[in-house]
Parts: sequence; C-alpha cells; structure tokens
Amino acid sequence: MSIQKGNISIHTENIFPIIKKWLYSDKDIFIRELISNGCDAISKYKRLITLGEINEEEATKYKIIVAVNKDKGTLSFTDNGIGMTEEEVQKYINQVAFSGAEDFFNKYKDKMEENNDIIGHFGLGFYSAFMVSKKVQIDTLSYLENSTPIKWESEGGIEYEISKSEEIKHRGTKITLFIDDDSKEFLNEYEVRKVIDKYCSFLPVEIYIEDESKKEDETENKEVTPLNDINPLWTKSPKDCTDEEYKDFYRKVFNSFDEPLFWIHLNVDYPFNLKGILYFPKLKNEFELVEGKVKLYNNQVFVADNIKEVIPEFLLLLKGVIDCPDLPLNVSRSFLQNDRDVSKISKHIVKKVADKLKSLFKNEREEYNKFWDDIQVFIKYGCLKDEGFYDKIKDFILFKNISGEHITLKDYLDKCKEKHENKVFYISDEKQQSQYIKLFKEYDLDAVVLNSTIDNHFMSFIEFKENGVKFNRIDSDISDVLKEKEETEENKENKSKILDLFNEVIGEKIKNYSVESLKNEETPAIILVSEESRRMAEMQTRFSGLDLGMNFEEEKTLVINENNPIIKKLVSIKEDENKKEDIKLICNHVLDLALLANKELSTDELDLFIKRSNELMSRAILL
Ligand SMILES: Nc1ncnc2c1ncn2[C@@H]1O[C@H](COP(=O)(O)OP(=O)(O)OP(=O)(O)O)[C@@H](O)[C@H]1O
Repeated sequence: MSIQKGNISIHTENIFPIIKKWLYSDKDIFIRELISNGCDAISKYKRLITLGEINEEEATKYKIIVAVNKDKGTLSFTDNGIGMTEEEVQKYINQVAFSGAEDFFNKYKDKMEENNDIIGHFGLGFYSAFMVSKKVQIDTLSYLENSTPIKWESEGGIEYEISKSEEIKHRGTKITLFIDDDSKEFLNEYEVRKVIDKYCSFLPVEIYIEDESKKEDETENKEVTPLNDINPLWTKSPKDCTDEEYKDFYRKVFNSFDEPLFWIHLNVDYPFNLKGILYFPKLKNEFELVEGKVKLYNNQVFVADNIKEVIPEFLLLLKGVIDCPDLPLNVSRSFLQNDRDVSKISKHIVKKVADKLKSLFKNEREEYNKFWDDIQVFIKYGCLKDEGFYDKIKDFILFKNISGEHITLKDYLDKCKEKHENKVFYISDEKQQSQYIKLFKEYDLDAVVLNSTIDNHFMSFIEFKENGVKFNRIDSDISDVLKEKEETEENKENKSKILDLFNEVIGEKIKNYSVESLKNEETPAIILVSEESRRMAEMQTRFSGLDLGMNFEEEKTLVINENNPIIKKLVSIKEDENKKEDIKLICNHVLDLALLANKELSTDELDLFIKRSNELMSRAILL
C-alpha cells in the first residue's frame, strides 16, 4: 500500500496544548484509557466468537502487555483483540477519537478556570495518549482474513500518516507512545505499575508489564504473573464467596490489617446494573471516620474514590467497591448530580445497608450487639444526614444501658413507663457520673450510655422525630423518680428544718434545695442540674464568643438526704449556739462534696474546700 497523509479533522488548532495543560494533574489516566481500549478490543473479539462469527483459536490467552523501553523512550500497549482495518483506523482514530477530544474542548472551554476534578471522569480515550507523548504510533492487524497490517503515526496530534506496518504479525493492536521529555516518569516500570494498580487492578483481561530495556538475563527467571485480578470478588455470586475471601479482598484492596465487622454484597441486575461489596470497618474512635473509602468502577475499570453523587455521603465512612457499568461515569459531576438513575442507585444502596442492619438485628442479635459500639457513630451520623435512613433503621438502633445490655429505645421506654414515661435518662461520662449510676441501681432505675460527641445531636434529633420523648442526663432533675413514699406531717416538719438550715448557711449560692430520703444512708447530699439549663450552658461554651442574648448558667439543685446520720445530727444540734461554727463548716462541706461528685470544683471552690478540710480535721482532733 502507498503511504497516505492527512489532516485530522480538528477545527480548533490549538486544542491540544490547552487540553494538555488542563489535564496535567490527572495525566496518568491515559494509561487507564489505553488499557481499557485494549480490553474492549478483546471483549469485542470474544463476543464475535460467542456469536459464532469466528472460530476460537486454540488456547488463546487474551492479554495486554505494557512495555517500557527507556533506551528508545517508548511506552507501548499491546493487545490481542479485534484489531483495526485501514477503514476502521480512518473512522475510529481519525474521526471518533479526535472528535471526542473536540467535544471535550467545546464542552468545557468556558470552564477553564474552574477546578479540574471533572477531567478524570471525561473519557478522552485514545487522544489522552498525546498528553505525555511527542509522537504516537499505532500498529494494528484486524481479525478479518487477509487484512493488511496498518501503521498510523502522528506527531503532536494534528497530522497523521498511514502506511503498511512491518511490526505487527498477529491479530491485535500495539499503541506506542514516544514519551515527551516532561513525562519521563512514565518510562519507569515502577511508576507505570503504580498507575496500573490504581486504575486497572480488577480489569477483566490479564495485564502484564515488561521492561524492554532490561537485559535478557535480568528477566529470565522471573515468574510472570498478571498485575491484575480478572475476577474480583464482587463479580462472583454472593453464595459462592466465603467469609475468608471477603476478608482477604478487604485486606488487599484497602491495605488494612484490621478485619471488617461485616459486609454487604450488592448484586443488582434490574432496573440497573450494580455490583459491589460494602464493608463496615471497625470505627473505634470518631476521628477515624474520615478514612472511609468507596471505590467506584465502571466495568471493572477504576473511575474514582468517593463519588458522593453516587454514594450517599454518610456511606463514604464505609470501605468498599461499587461497579456500575450503566453509569455515565465519563461525564462531569454536575451531570451525575442531575441524573435520575444516579439518585436511584444511591437510594438503593441506602436501602441495602438498612436491610443488612435489619437482618443482623433479627437473626444475629448477639453479634449485632457486639458490633454496635463500633458502628454506632456511623449509624447515628447516617440518621442525622438522611432522615429516610433513620426511618428505615430506627427500630434497630441500640442503646447500652447501665447493666451493659444493648436495648432499643422501645425496650427502654416500655420498661420505664411506670416510673418515668417517655423520659430517657442517659450517662455522658460513666466515671464522673458513677455516684448517680449507683443511685439509679439502688432505685432499680435504668439509664443508657450516650457518651460520644455525636450523641448530643442525635438526642435532639430523636426528640424531634419521636414526639414526646425527652432525654435527661442522669444528674438532671430526678427527685420525682426518687420519691417512693407518701409524706407524713412529721416528715414534712423535718424536711423544712433541713431546708431552713441549708438556706440559712449556704443561701443563694445554690438555686434550689430539696430534701429526700435516699435509700443509701451514706450519701449526705447530691447535686442535680436541670437538663434545659445545662444544654443551654453547654451551647454557650461551644459557641463561646457568640452573644446568645443572655448568660446561661446551670441551674443546680442540692438534694439533701434526710436519712444520712450527719444530716440528722445537724438538725438535732441546729439550735446549739456553741456548735454554730461546726454546723457552718459541715453544711458547706456537704455541698462541696456533692459538687465534687458531680463535676470538678473551680479553683476558688477547691481552695476553700481544702482550707475547710484542714480546719475540720484540726477540730476533730484538737477540740
Ligand atoms: N486497542 C484498540 N483495538 C481496537 N480498536 C481500538 C483500540 N483503541 C481504540 N480503538 C478504536 O478507536 C475508537 C476510539 O477510541 P477512544 O478511546 O478515543 O474512544 P472510545 O473508547 O470509543 O470511548 P472513550 O472516550 O470512553 O474512551 C474505539 O471506539 C475503538 O473502536
């Protein structure tokens, strides 16, 4: 055949330098594009065999070979797929591939200054080869009988030359890139491997890498294994996968040493195609949350991590892989945002997650209880982000109670209905509130542990969603709950004596006083803080510097235990003039001990407390 020359039909002469500059940050995608093209060519060939159009050659091993050659400055991609005839090169390379580049340019030329995260999702296909090459050469031989091997060459992507190829002897295509001086990293086998690992780890055709500049003896005894896994676990049917396989896959894909708690294998054929595995990792602390990663694939080709248009934001705390062949993933993100199928997929994923939680709750409750501490932050976050998710899983939300059991809100409310209807008592700090927990146990009351940062929001959210339900911290006003018996006249009189005494000695330092007969005689008094005032005060601290219009202080009640021997004694010596000083010291000390058990004392309060303790000791010994 004679040599043909031509001009690629590109109207915008300077399109290439612009695209090249613009694509700079994502330029490694050309490797993904060229390998995917090879993979497509092999799939097309296989399809023709299935259709009976061609007879399968014996023992064909379909593969793509990526070869770096530092000496020649080339990087090549060879496949044994369908190949191209001269007409096809004219049509697909000169017209299709280049019109793709032109479309790209036209579509985004107005957005040149915007961020460039759409670039990786726009399939520039074959044209992307020019991002790193000064010259690109195609050698191809079509599967059709008596085809002529074709060589296509272009420097700079504007002009091309077609001639007969001397290089290619077998069916398939070899794309050779003569790497530009500013892209020399792609002549490094290790660098190329890294990019293949990133994008092509699960491509359905085996990929091999060779370094042609290495001497024969350097490569001789090396075991040749493909770089990718052509049958990743998500492509298998869930019933054929073992737990060990799921865990291995997790460790391999996410380079994690930890074990996932459980996983969901997504396998949808209708109304859209979706396959994938979502793992629930152990999330011991809230700061780890940012590490989640959901990798999105399009027919086993990696597209991007964490595309929030497809995967609801809160699920990005999980780790996983999603393969959506139906998604137009090579278009811009703004397109994805407005695509109805995309939002359907996202809803479907949320539903599957909810179904899995339900099934664990119903069928593996013991295990579910164990997982709860690890997944609770994720679930609560999900509920806050997506009310629909909350509605689906609200009956499977667990609360750990003071006996260490995991119960649902309904369990709790049913159990406590008689004593405090619709009121949920909670513990925000088990150590600090231990005195109150003890008290609750003595009274056979229950409280739940809600001690992570997200719990404050979560409680308000449940109060908003579940009409009438109120959360009260365990040290909030519990006097009603503690009241056990009817008051007698004698009782009342005694109470008012105690109240008078404390009012007189301590006065307005404490807003409210109350006297109760607590079961445990040892404790002289406890402090209770009104739930509302505490929430307001906390909000004020959180938004410190913000003027909320008034100054919120915690509203405290000192609950004095009339059963305590010290309190009893105080009442009996109340009128004794000689004991006035002792009474004052002890009343103040009772208050400080109660405050101390509730929260740390302020510096001034602590100062006074220490002074008084010393005085009390010296009085006990010296008087
Ligand atoms: N290795 C190959 N073997 C056979 N045909 C190829 C090969 N590479 C490219 N082609 C042909 O050239 C066409 C254009 O390729 P290009 O990568 O630009 O676009 P595409 O693959 O169709 O779409 P995309 O933009 O998603 O990559 C392909 O559709 C295919 O017909």
